[in-house]
Amino acid sequence: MTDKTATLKPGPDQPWRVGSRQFTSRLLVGTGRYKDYDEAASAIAESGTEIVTFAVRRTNLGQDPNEISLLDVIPPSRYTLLPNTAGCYTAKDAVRTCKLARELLDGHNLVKLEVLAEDKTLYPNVVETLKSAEALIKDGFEVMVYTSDDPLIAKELERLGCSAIMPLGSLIGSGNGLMNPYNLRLIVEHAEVPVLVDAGIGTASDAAMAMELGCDAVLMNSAIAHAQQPVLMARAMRKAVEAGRDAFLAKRMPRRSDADPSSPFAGRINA
Ligand SMILES: CC(=O)[C@@H](O)[C@H](O)COP(=O)(O)O
Repeated sequence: MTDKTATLKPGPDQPWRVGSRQFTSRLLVGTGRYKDYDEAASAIAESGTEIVTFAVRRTNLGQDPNEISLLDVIPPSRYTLLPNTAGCYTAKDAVRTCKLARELLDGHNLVKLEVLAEDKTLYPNVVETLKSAEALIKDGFEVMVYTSDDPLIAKELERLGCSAIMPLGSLIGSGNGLMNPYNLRLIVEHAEVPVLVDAGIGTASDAAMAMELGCDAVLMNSAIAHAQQPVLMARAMRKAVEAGRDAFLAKRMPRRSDADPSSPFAGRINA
């Protein structure tokens, strides 16, 4: 006898792609702000991530033999490294930083471009971001780009050839969640490359909401590193991203303004 319920069981989610690479986990994490490298390594492992980002300018990749190298903590054999340009305020600096990463990592060409406007908000400088994205793509980089939640800028970055668009949920390190879900949805609806919420995630429900909006993945650092129990929060984030993705694929019920009894009345026995 065939198991008829088998066809009703949800299959595994499809892998998603960034440029030439393919991934299963839809959670990307950073390495900053942890108590120490041990805590970072445990949280990162618990998150189930496949992609780990780090600030090239603040990380030892083996240049200083007296310090621990990130590569010993986050081995490239296990994780896809995503060098980022945190701390860069001009296109020139960002391009130079990506080239340095490529040199230190034996030709690795996947980068997270982040060109900031000023210190108080760490808001992206979109003019310098557009300029550096164009230069990096011409030079053979696959660029995942941190940007504002402006749908037109997102489309322009895609037109330039960025491999993934990463609008902010809210300010970096703020933990304020998704400040403009309507814009995020517009960006997702019009994009033909992956869209990831990057920055501002505060807790698991923020990550789930980003996935329910249809984002392909979420990138976060502070929400895990600044939690009282980072390893436990990393696990919560893994589950939230998976739950949000499943809910997006399952397609939520329509909202109604009136009530609708959840148990049908048909066949009710009147007393
Ligand atoms: C690690 C990294 O790339 C950050 O610049 C990123 O934007 C994450 O922001 P949160 O720390 O707010 O998650």
